[in-house]
Amino acid sequence: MTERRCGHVALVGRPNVGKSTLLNALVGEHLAIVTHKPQTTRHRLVGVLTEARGQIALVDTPGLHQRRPHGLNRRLNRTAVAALDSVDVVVMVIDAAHWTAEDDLVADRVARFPGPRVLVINKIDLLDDRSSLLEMTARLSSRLTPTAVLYTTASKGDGLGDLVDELFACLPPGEPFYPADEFTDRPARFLAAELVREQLMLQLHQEIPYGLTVQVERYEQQARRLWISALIVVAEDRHKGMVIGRQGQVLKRVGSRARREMAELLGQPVHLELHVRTRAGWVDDERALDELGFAD
Ligand SMILES: Nc1nc2c(ncn2[C@@H]2O[C@H](COP(=O)(O)OP(=O)(O)OP(=O)(O)O)[C@@H](O)[C@H]2O)c(=O)[nH]1
Repeated sequence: MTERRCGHVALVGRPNVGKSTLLNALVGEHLAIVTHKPQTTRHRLVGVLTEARGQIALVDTPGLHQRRPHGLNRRLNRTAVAALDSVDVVVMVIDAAHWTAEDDLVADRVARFPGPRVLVINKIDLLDDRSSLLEMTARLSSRLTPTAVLYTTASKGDGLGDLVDELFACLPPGEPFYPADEFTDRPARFLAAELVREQLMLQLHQEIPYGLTVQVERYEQQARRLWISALIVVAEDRHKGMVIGRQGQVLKRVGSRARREMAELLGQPVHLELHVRTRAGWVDDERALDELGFAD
């Protein structure tokens, strides 16, 4: 039998390039939450892909960004950079249609990574004219010296087979880190909280989603269903009403959609209760950040 290849692969990139979409498509599960809003991902999350030829542990990271340096944003950047210390391979993901100063920031970090570097040019479907890809590929190849450049449309699953082949080729021989039937390192209650946050981000506008976090307070396996109670924490009192909505409409919609997603992911019926509480200024309060699970 040929030797198995196993290891960790970090997906890095500025916010909104499609890292979480890529991770979900590769693993085949809705693990990482995806919205059209930048800075959706806040936590390091591992998605596991196991095949006969080995195991790829994909590490999704918050997008590296240059936004206002409050406590939460500083921690998001630190989490993204720290992920590079403990992986075998780095994949830099970019958006084929938009290059920004934040991509430069990421490229500088990736160029310093000592192991194999892979470049993924995502959102190929957004390009009318693909001739720009040649110039982009040449420029980034000399800057990052990647082992390969792959072109993907993660939202449609295009180009992923070649990416998986390349990742296996880059990984060292070894034994799997995770059991074959495990697809993430995160507990189900973390995934449940994230699914509530995903719906809140999709339903709410402007700045409110960035001041929100969700904690699961009760997670109980009952005979025929899971009983989950989650707390939505807002940073300002005036946001509470917006989260709840007129006659509770927003919260009801968030709850029923999140509940459906949870039932699908966790493979059983779910009873979901949601509560909203204000914790003023938590995004810039180091103690609150610790308590709310934003460890460095
Ligand atoms: N057109 C198109 N849209 C995509 C593609 N991949 C991802 N998207 C969309 O891009 C948006 C951002 O995707 P995410 O996967 O959340 O991006 P991310 O890089 O994880 O973002 P952060 O969490 O902000 O770091 C979502 O609306 C996705 O549906 C793609 O290949 N083509």
